[in-house]
Amino acid sequence: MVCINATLQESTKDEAAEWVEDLLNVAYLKGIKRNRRFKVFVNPFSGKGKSVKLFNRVVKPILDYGKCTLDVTFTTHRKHAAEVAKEINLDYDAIVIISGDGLVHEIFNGFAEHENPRAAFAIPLAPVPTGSGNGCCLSLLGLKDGLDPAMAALNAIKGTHMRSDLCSVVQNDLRTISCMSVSMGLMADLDINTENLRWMGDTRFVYGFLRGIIRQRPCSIKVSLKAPQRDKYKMHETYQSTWHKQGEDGETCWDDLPPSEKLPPLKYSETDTDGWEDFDVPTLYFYGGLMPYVSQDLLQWPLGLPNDGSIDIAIQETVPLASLVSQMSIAPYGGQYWLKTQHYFKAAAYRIKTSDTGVLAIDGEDTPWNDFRVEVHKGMGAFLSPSGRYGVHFNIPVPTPPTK
Ligand SMILES: Nc1ncnc2c1ncn2[C@@H]1O[C@H](COP(=O)(O)OP(=O)(O)OP(=O)(O)O)[C@@H](O)[C@H]1O
Repeated sequence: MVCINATLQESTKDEAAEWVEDLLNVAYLKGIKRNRRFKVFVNPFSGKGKSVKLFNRVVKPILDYGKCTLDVTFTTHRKHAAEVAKEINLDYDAIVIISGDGLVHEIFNGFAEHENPRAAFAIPLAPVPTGSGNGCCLSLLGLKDGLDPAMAALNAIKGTHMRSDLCSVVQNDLRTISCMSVSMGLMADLDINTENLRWMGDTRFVYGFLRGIIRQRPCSIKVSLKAPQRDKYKMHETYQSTWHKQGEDGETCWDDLPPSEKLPPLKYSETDTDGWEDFDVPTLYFYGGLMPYVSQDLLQWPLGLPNDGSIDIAIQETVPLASLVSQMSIAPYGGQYWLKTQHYFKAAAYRIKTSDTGVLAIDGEDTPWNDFRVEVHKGMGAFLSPSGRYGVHFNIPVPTPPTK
């Protein structure tokens, strides 16, 4: 940060004001509203418990320099942010979240119960990384800046409104909004069953992964996908040709929604068969997601785009231990995408039937191990992002396609 102090003479005041205005025009992208009005949530429990300190020392001073107005809530219990989001004043320019991904999930679910969900979901979220995984921040800001609270605060001040897909997860008639991921098997276990190791930060996930691959518990599920894309080469080609267009305001699920419908209606039932395909392999984990990153160690959905109207799904087959260990070095760059034993799909919806017992997490939140279905809602939510797109461009070289 650069701070310039100068003494002005009365005769040069207008010139100085013009200079400041020119400078601000360079600093802010065209059309960006300055001096934003923020609702701010700080979760003292997130990550290693340093969010209050980071808010006071790093984030607040930057937002104050940006002459923003803040209305701050320090969360005192689980679902506190959802309770506030349910009644949120629609005048805020954005919601700044000093926490991990859990509060982002809560706020979207609070919006779903708002009396005007369409307007609530149009308010963009600007997460600041003080959680454990911080997948949202990493996806928005990229690997270099994604864990830097100062860069996230700048994004709140100057970021661009970017529509983003959300999902409905339906389990026993309960509808939950998901903004990031649905995980089952190893990847859910390493998140949920390492809660007691919060002091380790995101290293707890590495520990959980190693523990999980040694145990190699199979994930007993049956997966059905709605009209899935599954050719990795074709999907990669489409990704490369559309990457630069991501985030552009296109159609959203709200566009044709009559006012009588508060939320986008669900298109698929439990019994639909038209265009549904079963996928059956011995599974170590199932991971459906909307954003590219889970944590700095895992770019799980490298082809993830903010509003392409599809869910990215990775299914890892059970494989020998050594092969899983070697995945760890390529996972931060999404290299596992090209592995034969990691199946990758893009689909508008999927259904899971469970058997035995296991661990299921929705956006990292522990959820009962039961059958459920998921469908995507194009552009339902919004985030702020520095360039109006995700901060990652997947660029692991394409291997030579197999000859037939
Ligand atoms: N004051 C509080 N005390 C206890 N739990 C809280 C409090 N405020 C919020 N929570 C809960 O804290 C949980 C964890 O928050 P969050 O997910 O943001 O952090 P994290 O798990 O460290 O990060 P990440 O999700 O990025 O891995 C959420 O489920 C949220 O409901």
